[in-house]
Amino acid sequence: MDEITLASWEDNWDAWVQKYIAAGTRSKEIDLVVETLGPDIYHFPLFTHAFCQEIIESAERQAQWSTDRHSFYPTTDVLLRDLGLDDMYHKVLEEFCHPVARQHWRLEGRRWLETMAEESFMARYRAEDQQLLSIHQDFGDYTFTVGLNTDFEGGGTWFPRHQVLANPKNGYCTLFPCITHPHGGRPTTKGTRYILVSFCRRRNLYVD
Ligand SMILES: O=C(O)CCC(=O)C(=O)O
Ligand SMILES: [Fe+2]
Repeated sequence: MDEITLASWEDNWDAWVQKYIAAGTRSKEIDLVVETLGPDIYHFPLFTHAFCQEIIESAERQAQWSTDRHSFYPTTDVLLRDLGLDDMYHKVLEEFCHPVARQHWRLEGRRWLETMAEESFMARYRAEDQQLLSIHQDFGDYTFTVGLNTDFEGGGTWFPRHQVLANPKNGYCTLFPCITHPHGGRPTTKGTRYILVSFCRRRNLYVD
């Protein structure tokens, strides 16, 4: 059989999931794996070590890290689209992540089920360049962030209103709503911290 890679998800989805999606989440046992980190802040194991390692390698190999994609609170980042991994990531969000938001917040109807737009990217923090991200609001309905590594010091997603520090483990996906959950990236003081971020919003919300 051909080797399974991040990009080969369309060839054999079941084998791809077995290699890259964490146990429990893989079998869609939402109630078994989702933990509450704080008020409306949830996290669950999403990716295996292989996924985390391979996507970091892919970004470092191919990426042109940009520092000016957002005019306010820019991260040092690369769009998954520019890594050729946007469709794969959309499928992962649809299968394993949006269902968690839909279940916990009872999101029903066409707007929530059919019109979600996502902006997914990898962000990188290093003591010697972008070290932190100031407190801000994300532009969306809700956000998923995934910590990809743990070999750094400092870091984490800090929610000052709730006094919660998220993304302590790698491969874990954190979910939070946007308007009520201002947050920032705590300083990475040693090593490099990588995370995946997906801003999720209903498309054309105020258009019929
Ligand atoms: O560094 C983090 O954990 C947070 C990143 C973030 O808030 C963002 O990219 O909007
Ligand atoms: Fe953010």
